[in-house]
Amino acid sequence: MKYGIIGRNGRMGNEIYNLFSEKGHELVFSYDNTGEKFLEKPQVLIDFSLPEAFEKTIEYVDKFHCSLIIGTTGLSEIQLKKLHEIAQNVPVIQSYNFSLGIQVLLKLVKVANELLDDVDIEISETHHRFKKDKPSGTAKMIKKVIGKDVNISSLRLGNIPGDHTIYFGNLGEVISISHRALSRRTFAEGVLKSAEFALKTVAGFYTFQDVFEITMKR
Ligand SMILES: NC(=O)C1=CN([C@@H]2O[C@H](COP(=O)(O)OP(=O)(O)OC[C@H]3O[C@@H](n4cnc5c(N)ncnc54)[C@H](OP(=O)(O)O)[C@@H]3O)[C@@H](O)[C@H]2O)C=CC1
Ligand SMILES: O=C(O)C1=N[C@H](C(=O)O)C[C@H](O)C1
Repeated sequence: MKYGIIGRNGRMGNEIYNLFSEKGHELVFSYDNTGEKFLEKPQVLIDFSLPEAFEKTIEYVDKFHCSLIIGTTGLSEIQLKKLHEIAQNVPVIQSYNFSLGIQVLLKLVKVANELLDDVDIEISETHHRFKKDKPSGTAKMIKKVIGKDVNISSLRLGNIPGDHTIYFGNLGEVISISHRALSRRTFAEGVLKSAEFALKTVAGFYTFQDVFEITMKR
């Protein structure tokens, strides 16, 4: 496929570029703080940058009339609403976590939350020192699944790609459900699955959960 990246030189931009190159896909467009590099119109645009770049991303999706895969965290309600608007014209796949394991974790959390009464629930997330937003988008996603006003603790340590743990504790026992990304490649693999999905689907708003349910689950 011919694809573009917003945030090409970032940690995720690099990881995505490396994986997509290995699979024979062609980077034809990029945009970051150094400006734009245009070779050809992309079929899919991938945004892993910061919310500050969002307006440009929307402009490019309009201009190229291409699919959008967006993993940037910390988006505002207005920005999320805008994604639903453009999804009327093109496929948009948005998620705060593109790893397969987090999809499984969300299901486990839902079960624990439904089965356990009278428990204290805490979410903990740990990320590398360079991460700009706090709490992580994934922690917010987990909180939404729990549907209660749960506390989130955030640690910023060294070079950790992304750890999330949810604790369910009562007076007799504690259950903890954890996910650890061992490298950013796991996110890039989810992005590739999403880009392949985007090429085959119709306009609409999708999450990585939709991609997981439709294409990956046995
Ligand atoms: N959904 C998921 O699965 C995951 C999401 N993320 C999210 O992805 C995003 C990027 O993470 P990461 O790669 O670690 O971050 P980096 O800081 O390494 O990279 C950010 C990239 O965005 C570019 N950028 C920043 N601001 C602007 C702007 N105003 N206009 C244009 N380009 C801009 C930077 O350009 P330049 O290099 O020129 O400064 C850089 O290329 C974050 O929001 C993070 O939370 C991360 C991992 C997984
Ligand atoms: O910034 C990161 O690195 C990550 N961000 C995402 C988030 O905020 O949840 C996903 C992942 O944990 C890595």
